[in-house]
Amino acid sequence: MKAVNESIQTKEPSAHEYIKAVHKKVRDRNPGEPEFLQAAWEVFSSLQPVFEQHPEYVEEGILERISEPERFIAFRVTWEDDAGNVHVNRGYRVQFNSTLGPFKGGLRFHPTLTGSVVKFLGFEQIFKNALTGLPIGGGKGGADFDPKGRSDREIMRFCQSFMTELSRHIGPDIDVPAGDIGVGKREIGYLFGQYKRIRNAFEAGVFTGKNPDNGGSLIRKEATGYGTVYFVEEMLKGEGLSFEGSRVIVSGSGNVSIYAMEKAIEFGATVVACSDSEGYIYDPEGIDVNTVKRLKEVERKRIYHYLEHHPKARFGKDKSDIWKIPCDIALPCATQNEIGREGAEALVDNGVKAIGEGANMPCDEEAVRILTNNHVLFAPAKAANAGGVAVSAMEMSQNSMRYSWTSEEVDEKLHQVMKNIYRNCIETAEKYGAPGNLIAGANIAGFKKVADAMLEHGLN
Ligand SMILES: NC(=O)C1=CN([C@@H]2O[C@H](COP(=O)(O)OP(=O)(O)OC[C@H]3O[C@@H](n4cnc5c(N)ncnc54)[C@H](O)[C@@H]3O)[C@@H](O)[C@H]2O)C=CC1
Ligand SMILES: O=C(O)CCC(=O)C(=O)O
Repeated sequence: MKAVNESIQTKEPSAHEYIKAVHKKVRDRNPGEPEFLQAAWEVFSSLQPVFEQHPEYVEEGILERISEPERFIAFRVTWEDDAGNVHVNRGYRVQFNSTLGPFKGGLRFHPTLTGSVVKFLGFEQIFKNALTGLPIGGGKGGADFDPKGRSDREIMRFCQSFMTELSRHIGPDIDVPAGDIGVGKREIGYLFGQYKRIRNAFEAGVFTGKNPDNGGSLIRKEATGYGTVYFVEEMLKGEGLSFEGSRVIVSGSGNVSIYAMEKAIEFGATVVACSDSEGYIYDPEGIDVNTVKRLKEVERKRIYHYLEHHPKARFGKDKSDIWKIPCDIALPCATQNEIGREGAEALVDNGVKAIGEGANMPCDEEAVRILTNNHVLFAPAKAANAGGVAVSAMEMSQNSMRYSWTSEEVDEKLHQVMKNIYRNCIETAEKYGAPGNLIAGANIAGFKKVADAMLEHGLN
């Protein structure tokens, strides 16, 4: 096995040594980026059997190339609030890998967004998008803008300023953004409107997650949450279990959480708790998802207002205490690293049987170790939450055809994609010596699909 890069060209490094050497280079090149390094190691640590069987990946420097973005854009976003004050935020777009298709991935508006977070999300997106089997590369972006408490006009002005720069870098065959935390159909409408104005062209395919009345796909809003439940249902079936009759906890109460709750309830589960960034609610009779939908999607209120409609429910201020509530299935659907050691131990002590990651990287490294060492079934994010981007790719197809599929058609395709991803992960894990390990299966299957296409494209 011969590594191309001089700095790691030892005599004949083992696959393990090779991976460690590349990871060291990635660490040295990206100091102060803990989230990106965490996501990179999570993938790298699954790949030893792949490099043992495919020395050509080493020779062609695939691992080094895949962990360096093709392009990383950071830019100033200046905007004015309703009182006439000037604000400056930082916008980002990481165009990580376009081997399989145009860069594709959401935009996040959140005050904690950094270059490291954007890169971790963009890196994950490469492999997730590959797992969908659809022709999309990996990207991600956003801004450290806090939309909380801002008026519609302020949101509009921010989106217009953000898009004035971003529009130079995107296009239906170049890079196709969508939503993520803090970016829903309102923001996408403003962003798309500004893009159309700047380009003087109605390029519907430049964005996904649009309002269905305005070129969006039916079921895109529901797709990530529904898809997570479809994937977890497959995983449970493999062990003779199901959602039917189970107690479920879903963190968050945004786009992914709401539709994960809705589908879990439809599959016969009782969802007993959900949360937002200010606390969690526990309703032993089962969360009424329609109340959550109204509070969050229409009234834009905090989750504790749920108690005004359901007085038997309880509110807890510490959102991480949600993991201390006994449940059979936990679906972390809020944000990265929301389950650490304490949360994982509480879940295990209370007999949790399965975890489905609806959010990106919601379990930190220690939590994953604790859960998997205790034989908890584990559906990793890049497989379990791929339904959203899969329906985004279907939105791109519908926009190209200037046609719309019905909700039933899209939902059926989504369900099939999630079943295919599960089967691919299980078969790949088996083939590479890690039977039943969906983390290894997802990492290897996603990586191999991109690596094989990179070999065909030559060095670039
Ligand atoms: N929207 C999509 O299609 C996809 C989203 N994701 C991931 O899913 C996660 C959630 O995204 P969305 O639902 O789109 O965002 P959203 O903005 O609609 O909702 C996020 C929710 O999480 C809550 N939250 C934030 N931090 C929290 C914390 N520490 N504890 C509890 N709640 C917290 C917020 O209050 C909000 O209710 C993110 O990790 C995102 O990257 C993954 C795949 C696709
Ligand atoms: O639909 C998309 O393009 C992006 C979805 C996304 O951001 C994600 O999968 O994390």
